[in-house]
Amino acid sequence: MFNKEMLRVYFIAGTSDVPDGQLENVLKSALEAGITMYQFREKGPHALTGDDKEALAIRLFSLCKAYNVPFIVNDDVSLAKKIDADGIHLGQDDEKIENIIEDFKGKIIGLSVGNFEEYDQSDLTHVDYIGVGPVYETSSKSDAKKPGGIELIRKMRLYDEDIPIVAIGGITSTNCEMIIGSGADGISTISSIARSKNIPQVVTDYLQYYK
Ligand SMILES: Cc1ncc(COP(=O)(O)OP(=O)(O)O)c(N)n1
Ligand SMILES: Cc1ncsc1CCOP(=O)(O)O
Ligand SMILES: [Mg+2]
Repeated sequence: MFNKEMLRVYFIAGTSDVPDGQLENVLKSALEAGITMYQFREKGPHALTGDDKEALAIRLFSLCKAYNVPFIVNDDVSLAKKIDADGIHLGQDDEKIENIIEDFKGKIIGLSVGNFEEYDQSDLTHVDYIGVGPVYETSSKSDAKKPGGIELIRKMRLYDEDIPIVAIGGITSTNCEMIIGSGADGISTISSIARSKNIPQVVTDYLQYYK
């Protein structure tokens, strides 16, 4: 089911990342423009919980289905299972991959890897891709670690020549070319799309680097 082209323009967003009440509109516009994967990351001051979160996830999932774009749930293993999402993204401090693989057979599994120590201590057997970052400073994650810069991507690609890598953190359509040139298979972004006044343009700008 997974292929690394899905990582090309990987949009991540939840309620708190977009202007008030705009998440469905923003996602629709991003899908229309050609994003290749979406992650539902419901965190921060306006985050929904419980039934409201589930109802929103179901609406966003059906939007993604209409565009044939994989819908990935961030952190929330039980929600991903309940709605039969296309996959789950977990970080180093989240549920361990070994505990979820049984329930996510045939699904997409992503893992965050921020440095080589984390890479070394991760069992990547069942992991489809790694999210590597933050590459640059980000205002979208309050507990983000120190940015590793473009060197983090370049060295991670040399460290593992095969694993699909999606870069994350402070990515824009201006620095994307360098990131892809350093060996990432794609970029993941919150603010450059979620806060854009011209989503079609931003997504088109990203996609041009893969031609
Ligand atoms: C594609 C991608 N890469 C990295 C992350 C970060 O995951 P994590 O470190 O678990 O932090 P939170 O996003 O859960 O705050 C990601 N979400 N997606
Ligand atoms: C979730 C996450 N993990 C590392 S940086 C980050 C936030 C990325 O957001 P932005 O694309 O706005 O910098
Ligand atoms: Mg997490």
